[in-house]
Amino acid sequence: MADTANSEKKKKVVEVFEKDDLPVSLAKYVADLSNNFTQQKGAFTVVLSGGSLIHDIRKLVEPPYRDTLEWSKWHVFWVDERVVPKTHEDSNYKLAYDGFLSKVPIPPGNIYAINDTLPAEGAADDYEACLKQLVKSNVLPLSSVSGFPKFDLMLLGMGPDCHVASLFPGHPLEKEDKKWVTFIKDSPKPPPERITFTFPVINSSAYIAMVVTGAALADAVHSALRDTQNSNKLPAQLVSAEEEFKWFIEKEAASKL
Ligand SMILES: O=C1O[C@H](COP(=O)(O)O)[C@@H](O)[C@H](O)[C@H]1O
Repeated sequence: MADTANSEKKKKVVEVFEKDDLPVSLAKYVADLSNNFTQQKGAFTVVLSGGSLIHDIRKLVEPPYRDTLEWSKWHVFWVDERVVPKTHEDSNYKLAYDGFLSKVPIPPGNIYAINDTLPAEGAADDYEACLKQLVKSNVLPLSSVSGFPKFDLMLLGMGPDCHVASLFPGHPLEKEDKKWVTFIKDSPKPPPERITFTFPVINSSAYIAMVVTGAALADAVHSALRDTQNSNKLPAQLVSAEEEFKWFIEKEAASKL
């Protein structure tokens, strides 16, 4: 079921998939963008989330994509990270490395993990400085619309409270509009200390895939997509993209739409 949203929000697409079809379609979506961007500009900047997302992109490490994508042109970032060592079970880097990055030939120098020797504030500043350096070296353009860095693709997940990245409902970080990367020390979901991209950076992406699986997220999907009149927007409702914002929703998670 594809529901290309109407005039005002042309760039938002909601699609519901059978359980086994979602990872197949998601891998094709990522692969097509990878091919387009690497042909156009010789690079593909991709931002990963933690959580269930890494399992959802599992088809990318299988044939045909494993052997055909231009992995050497990929540059990989994290939309958020927990302030723990990279070897820790809570690390989004570890999750991505074990399930994805260790299985495809992306040059290690193109994988931008957070500095796990720094406390939260320092790690956020350090990651922002890393992005600024990549802007200077022309790996990362700035959006002509917002002036914030413009990634080619962000792969996002959503929590049961509709949080995205480490931007939680009602938390003041939702309103951060100057920093590129910020930190939280009181995350309602453990672990409490994290760094996260801010909404202006997320919303400057060319493409965003929001991937939601599992019956446990049915209420959250309903809130994010149907409770739209409330003036206090939920984090997932604050997401937009410059080219296309596409929801990949598993049928079970879409049961209350
Ligand atoms: O804590 C986090 O949660 C969100 C959502 O995770 P999910 O398991 O419900 O998909 C995730 O996108 C984020 O990167 C992570 O740090």
